[in-house]
Amino acid sequence: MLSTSRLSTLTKQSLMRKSASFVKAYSSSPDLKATLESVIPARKEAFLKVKKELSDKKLGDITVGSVIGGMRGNKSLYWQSSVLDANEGIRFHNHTIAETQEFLPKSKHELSGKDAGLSEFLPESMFWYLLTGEKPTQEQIDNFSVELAEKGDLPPYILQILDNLPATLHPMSQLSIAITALNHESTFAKAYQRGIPKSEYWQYTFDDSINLIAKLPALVGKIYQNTYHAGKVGKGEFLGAINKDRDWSYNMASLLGLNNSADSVNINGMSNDRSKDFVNLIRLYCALHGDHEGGNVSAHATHLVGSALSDPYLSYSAGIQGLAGPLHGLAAQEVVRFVTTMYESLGSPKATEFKSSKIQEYLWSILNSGRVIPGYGHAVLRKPDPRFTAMLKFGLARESIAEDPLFQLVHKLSQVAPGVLTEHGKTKNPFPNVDSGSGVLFYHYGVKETLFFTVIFGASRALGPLNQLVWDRILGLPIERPKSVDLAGLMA
Ligand SMILES: CC(=O)SCCNC(=O)CCNC(=O)[C@H](O)C(C)(C)COP(=O)(O)OP(=O)(O)OC[C@H]1O[C@@H](n2cnc3c(N)ncnc32)[C@H](O)[C@@H]1OP(=O)(O)O
Ligand SMILES: O=C([O-])CC(=O)C(=O)O
Repeated sequence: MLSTSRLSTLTKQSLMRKSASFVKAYSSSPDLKATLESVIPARKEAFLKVKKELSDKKLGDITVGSVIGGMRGNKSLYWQSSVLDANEGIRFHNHTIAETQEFLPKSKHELSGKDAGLSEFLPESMFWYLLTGEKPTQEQIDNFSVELAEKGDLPPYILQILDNLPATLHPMSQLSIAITALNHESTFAKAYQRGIPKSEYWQYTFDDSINLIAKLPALVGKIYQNTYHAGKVGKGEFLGAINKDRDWSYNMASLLGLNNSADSVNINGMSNDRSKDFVNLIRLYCALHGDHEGGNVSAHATHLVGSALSDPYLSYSAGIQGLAGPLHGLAAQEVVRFVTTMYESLGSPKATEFKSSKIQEYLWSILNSGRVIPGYGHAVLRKPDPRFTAMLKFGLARESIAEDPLFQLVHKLSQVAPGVLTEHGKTKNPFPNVDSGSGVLFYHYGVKETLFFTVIFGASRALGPLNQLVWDRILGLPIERPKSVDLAGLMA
């Protein structure tokens, strides 16, 4: 049960934080915009050289098969921050997941002591790195986390819009509506109307992108509260407050009401250790899911809409709408529904009693009914997704998760399903993708509302597409307009 005194203390703290002027840890190290500015000349020069000298070179042939087959294999998009290798998985500026986990800054609150070992790298570190290609210092990230927290509050009209949506509206639709409406804040849209030179576009695109990323924890928290916990706190209120001395993921956990601290209602009564682990799950999940080169639906949609000079809010809300499809980000929700239903249908056994033959039988029943196995297959990858492996490792490193039967079923499934899918013979990649293991981890920490999982994916995915959108404007990339072909054209 929530104590009223806890709630009123939280509300007071929230108000206090809003009115107090937070003392920034000022430093001599350049901030993100200055760092970006310093790397622009060299990268722009290299880009212009490629444009001038290599524009006529061929990168491959476009086949009829790819025109009618989802453009598979066409190298036709420019994306700077990450490249996906079919066998190895994603690399961020040529570094693997494990490498970035190692060198990107973590929370300043968990650099030493017993929490240090399990502390994960921060999504804001990943964004800095994606955007600049430079490894930020701890001090730069500490300051950047403060900047995001300071810009994190939602304007009253967004609260009003969200409060007026039916709680039955899918959380992803709520997120895309809120992000679209935030375009009311767009400095880019206003500057464009005023009339600015093209060389200045990126500055406003950058400012809007930072502002949008900063507001995502509050959007995620507000949608969670309105949709599932409306009775817990009053209309217009939150399940937690933004703490300006804490990182983006910590604040997201607080605003979800899932943090054992004075900053949050702690709706599930999590212990201190469990709550710290949950914050680390958000950090890992969001840093890992941020960027997956340019061709995935959410990244490509953001890039496409942005190419018409739609502002970052409009562009990313298009990305969110693509992420909400079951073949893309919504698979995170579908996997949990799938795994929980399978678990029940197997008779809710203990993990030691899982029988491969029963799991195989279940998988065949899905395949034979013409459905896909969610969380398996990929348009580019041909090996198990290293992001899935990293999430699995997170779970296996924590006793309470490692012993959770649903988590164990996900683990077991990753060993059994590839054989079944191979025998089925359709999918080009029978291995688990990123969505295979993430939802069940959130489920473990008490986020059991399956329709909600992709909203957290939506907060994370902002990092890659928005970083590229800033570069699209720096480099002056044109409106995207491929040529389409009709059947007669294909036959000819
Ligand atoms: C964050 C992400 O977006 S990760 C992906 C999340 N999506 C999922 O997990 C949903 C399940 N997976 C899929 O539907 C697919 O594997 C996709 C959408 C990810 C990739 O699609 P494609 O590139 O078209 O895959 P592929 O070329 O292997 O498809 C060939 C056939 O195998 C089928 N297939 C692919 N994956 C699966 C699967 N998991 N279960 C059953 N059948 C599958 C396809 O539906 C297709 O059938 P069809 O010929 O009857 O149309
Ligand atoms: O790359 C893709 O097409 C899908 C994917 O895994 C992602 O967007 O994270």
